[in-house]
Amino acid sequence: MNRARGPMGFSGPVVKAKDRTGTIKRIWLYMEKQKAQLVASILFVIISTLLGILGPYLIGIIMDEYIIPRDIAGTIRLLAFLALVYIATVVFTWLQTFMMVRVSLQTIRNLRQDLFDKFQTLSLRFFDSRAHGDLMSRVTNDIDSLNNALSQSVVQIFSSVLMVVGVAIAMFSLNWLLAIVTLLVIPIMMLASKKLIAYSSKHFKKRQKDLGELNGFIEESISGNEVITLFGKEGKFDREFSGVNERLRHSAMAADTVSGFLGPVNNFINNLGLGLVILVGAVLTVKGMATVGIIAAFVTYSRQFFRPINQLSNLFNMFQSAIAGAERVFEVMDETPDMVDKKDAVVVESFRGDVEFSHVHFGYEKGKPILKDIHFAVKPGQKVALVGPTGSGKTTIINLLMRFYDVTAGELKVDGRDIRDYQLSGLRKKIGVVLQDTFLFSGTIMENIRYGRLEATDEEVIAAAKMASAHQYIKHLPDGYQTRITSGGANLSQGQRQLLAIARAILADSDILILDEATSSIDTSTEIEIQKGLNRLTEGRTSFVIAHRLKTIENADLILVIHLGEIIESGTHEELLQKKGFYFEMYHSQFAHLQNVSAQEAVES
Ligand SMILES: Nc1ncnc2c1ncn2[C@@H]1O[C@H](COP(=O)(O)OP(=O)(O)OP(=O)(O)O)[C@@H](O)[C@H]1O
Repeated sequence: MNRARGPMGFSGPVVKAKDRTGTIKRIWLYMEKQKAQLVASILFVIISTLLGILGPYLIGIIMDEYIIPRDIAGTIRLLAFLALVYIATVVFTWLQTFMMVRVSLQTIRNLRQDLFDKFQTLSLRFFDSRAHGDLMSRVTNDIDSLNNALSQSVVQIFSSVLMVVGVAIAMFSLNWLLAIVTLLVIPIMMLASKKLIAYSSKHFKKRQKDLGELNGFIEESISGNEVITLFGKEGKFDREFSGVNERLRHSAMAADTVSGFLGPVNNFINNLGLGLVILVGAVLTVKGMATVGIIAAFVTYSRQFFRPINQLSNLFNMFQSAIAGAERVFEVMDETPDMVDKKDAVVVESFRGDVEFSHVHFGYEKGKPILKDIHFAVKPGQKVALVGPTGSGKTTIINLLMRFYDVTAGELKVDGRDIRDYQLSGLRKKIGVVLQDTFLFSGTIMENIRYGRLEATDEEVIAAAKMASAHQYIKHLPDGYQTRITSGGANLSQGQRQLLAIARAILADSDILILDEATSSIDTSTEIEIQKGLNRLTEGRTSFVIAHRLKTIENADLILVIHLGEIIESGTHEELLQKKGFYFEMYHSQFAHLQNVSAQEAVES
């Protein structure tokens, strides 16, 4: 049993590795779908192999029966026929390759699609525990190496076996003694290959693993580029990268050195075999037990015989690395999504907007509770504000409501039902989110707003932008709604991005809304616009606001003060001020800060 390691030593769930046969069987399940093309390809392989065997046979006949008796016309006739045979071999070999590349590319397309679909079903918990570059490497490198193996190896392995059997039959029918001499070399060759393959396999695994790590590192340093530059950590990153890079060089070198050794060793044995055949052939001819034609045929046959055997070991080598890759792909495919719809999951039409957290406990990791006994209820249309120091658990509460994670204990109900009873996709569709740093996809502004509801018309998109107060600035962009967004929205300001997110949410027309208020300072006029947009958006809908500036939530129906994962105070703004507790302190410290800022501004002006 060939047990694969956990992915790069990351602390994800340890997945049982597939054994080699199991992995091959699963690849076969994918290839099976292209049965007709596979059969055609096999047919072409058989034809081209048979033609390949016929060639040397003809050479022997031409020698013994036409060249030696000096039958020139007959020689020319047969040589022309031989040429035809070789041309046909080329055509059928090409056909077989063409067919197999088609089968392979289709197989790989399906596999890649399944893997990507799988990614969509996996929860944030899964992605939390894996380096993204490692996952990307599974969709790209691992699948690529499988593609190489399938498009080349499968047919070649088949044709090699066929060639070996066919040539053996031809050799025995020509001269059994010479055939036995030729075959004697095989065991030595097999043994050498087997040893080298066993040795190379572990190097290939290591190379694949190091490549995944390198990708993970590159991914992280590109997405974290801003922070790296900001803290002047280029040098540190560079040093770490050169370590990872060097490890990959080392393991790739080891893998390639070992695999590069296979060819020359086999060639050497091959030539040794050839010399032996010629030597024995010459002795037999002198004794009248063979002919020159037979030796000529055998020289070609022995090459044709050894080449596939040589190839077989190389092909298996390639397979080693492909299977190691495929194993890593299937490993992801076998992840059981920890969030699956129940069999009788309730289809969500719309929500009234009743939300109830009933003694909810939650932790991202076992034994590390984050939320403790969260208990509150919200009526339809109410606005709830979550406030509290950083890291207190506000976002975590929202993550549970979006069902990115499931509660550890307690219950979370929407419209009186446990949210685990609803169809996940429907649930998320009916909950809209406006984050302070919205992810924008590459595409136009129009497309990005339409992401809220794909079937919306241009007019509806523009109407939503108007409601969100985004229309004003979009209108003034050089290409208006057709302005392209570059790298996640870098060409827009944070305020502009948030206005787009509001427009998107208006278009989505969700029943429950989650708003993550911007922390960074946005100019006053944009902020007023955002506030206007948000007010229109939240009208009549249950909404949750993660608030950083308490000024903006004075009108909330319920304010929850979260501290260290617990609700320590709750009520309206007035009620909480009267309590003179945590909220009161927070409010006054922010208020004092604001007064200081405005006093300073007054002095400066
Ligand atoms: N994916 C995660 N895996 C493990 N721990 C996490 C994860 N996300 C958050 N935490 C931890 O959970 C705790 C609460 O985090 P949370 O993001 O809910 O805080 P928050 O109140 O929203 O903070 P902020 O105001 O800074 O956004 C923190 O201690 C944080 O370290």
